[in-house]
Amino acid sequence: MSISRRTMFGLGAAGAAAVGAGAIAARSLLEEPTAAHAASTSDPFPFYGEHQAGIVTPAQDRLHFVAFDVTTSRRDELLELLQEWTAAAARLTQGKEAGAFGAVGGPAEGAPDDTGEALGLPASGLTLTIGFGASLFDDRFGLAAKLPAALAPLPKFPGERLIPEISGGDICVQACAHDPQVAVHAIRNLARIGFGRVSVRWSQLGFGRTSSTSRAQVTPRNLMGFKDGTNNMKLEDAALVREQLWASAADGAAWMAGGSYLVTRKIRMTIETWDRTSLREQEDIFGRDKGEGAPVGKAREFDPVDLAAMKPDAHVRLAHPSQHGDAHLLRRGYNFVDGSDGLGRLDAGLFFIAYQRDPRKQFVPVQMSLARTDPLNEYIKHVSSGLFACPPGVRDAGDFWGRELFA
Ligand SMILES: C=CC1=C(C)c2cc3[nH]c(cc4nc(cc5[nH]c(cc1n2)c(C)c5CCC(=O)O)C(CCC(=O)O)=C4C)c(C)c3C=C
Ligand SMILES: [Fe+2]
Repeated sequence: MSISRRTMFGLGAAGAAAVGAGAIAARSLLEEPTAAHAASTSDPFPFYGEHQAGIVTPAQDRLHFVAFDVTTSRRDELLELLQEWTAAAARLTQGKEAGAFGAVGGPAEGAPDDTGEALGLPASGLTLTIGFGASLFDDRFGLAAKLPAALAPLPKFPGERLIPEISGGDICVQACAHDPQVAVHAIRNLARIGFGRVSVRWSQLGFGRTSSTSRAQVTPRNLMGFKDGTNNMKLEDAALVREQLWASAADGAAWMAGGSYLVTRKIRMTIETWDRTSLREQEDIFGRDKGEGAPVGKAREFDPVDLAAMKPDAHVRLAHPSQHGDAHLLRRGYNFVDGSDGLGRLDAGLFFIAYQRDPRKQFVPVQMSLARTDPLNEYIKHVSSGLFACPPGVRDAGDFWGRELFA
């Protein structure tokens, strides 16, 4: 029997309690579907696997991203938290409640082990992806010797205006889902479980994926109105994914084999200025046309780019792998609108997310080139930055997030 939040709710509180925590806990979570593509936007993606879900997984439509500071300095408490989080994540991603009792199945005298706002909602393609920031490798937890060289601090890029309070963090969790309530519920419950051991440093909501990570997906549009993600690394690019996405033991940090490095950048857009810019200038800036998304001089979106045909400083030309020793990124960003700024402007932009094998060879050179010469800079400002080592996947119910790091 498979009990989702939906069917669990259907049983009612008494029925749920009757099924019992023990029975639910004993049931193997491996019974869940294992297809790489969920059949519908309600379905779950598998939690267990060689790599974490939420990286090559076809990008879902909604994001809740959170960065935590660890507030305990006890290694055993951190380890325990990672185990508790993994168990909750295995349940949540399969459309179950965070704990075995759930929002209404436990004793009335205690706080419920699920907050309840996702009762009745399906898994909605939820993925939860964890990453560890360089600050976790300081002297608190005895991890200094395990700091991967690829977690070296990003250089200062020209023009960036980073706000420390919404940058960095010891641990991040990326929640992606097709339903925002499901993504928010997952992060909220992880924060609840972490009480007394972690505190939320910053978080970001996103809507409208700005990349495709599978050829089966239609290319979405960013808030500047352009198709975004056309030339992204896609899960079908097996050789590229192997070479440029997943870290290997030979890279230096053995515990990261099968993992990937995550760069986040909150990029504010002055969209009111952009909206008064001519169509020709907008298209020149990106090097693609706005309607079809075709590269300059070509007719169709997926026609190969002709770099010589576009302006020397076109965004696509500056960022193209051929300009950076064939460096690719797996982009997975989201639009954001955080209300308005009190000056009559929307506080809007792109929450840029990119996974890669080594940011020093991939994100850094690309961003340095963009920061120096991209005319898009007139309309954007980087205000937050994060760099995290995302460990390999959780293999089975006996495994947990970060086991290799603490081994
Ligand atoms: C450092 C990496 C990048 C940042 C930061 C970045 C910001 C950014 N990009 C857009 C919109 C588009 N980007 C497009 C292509 C593209 N962008 C990057 C890298 C960064 N972009 C790469 C590697 C590429 C692919 C280049 C190629 O191989 O052709 C496009 C075109 C469509 C596409 O291929 O995705 C758009 C549009 C915005 C709005 C933005 C900051 C706000
Ligand atoms: Fe870009």
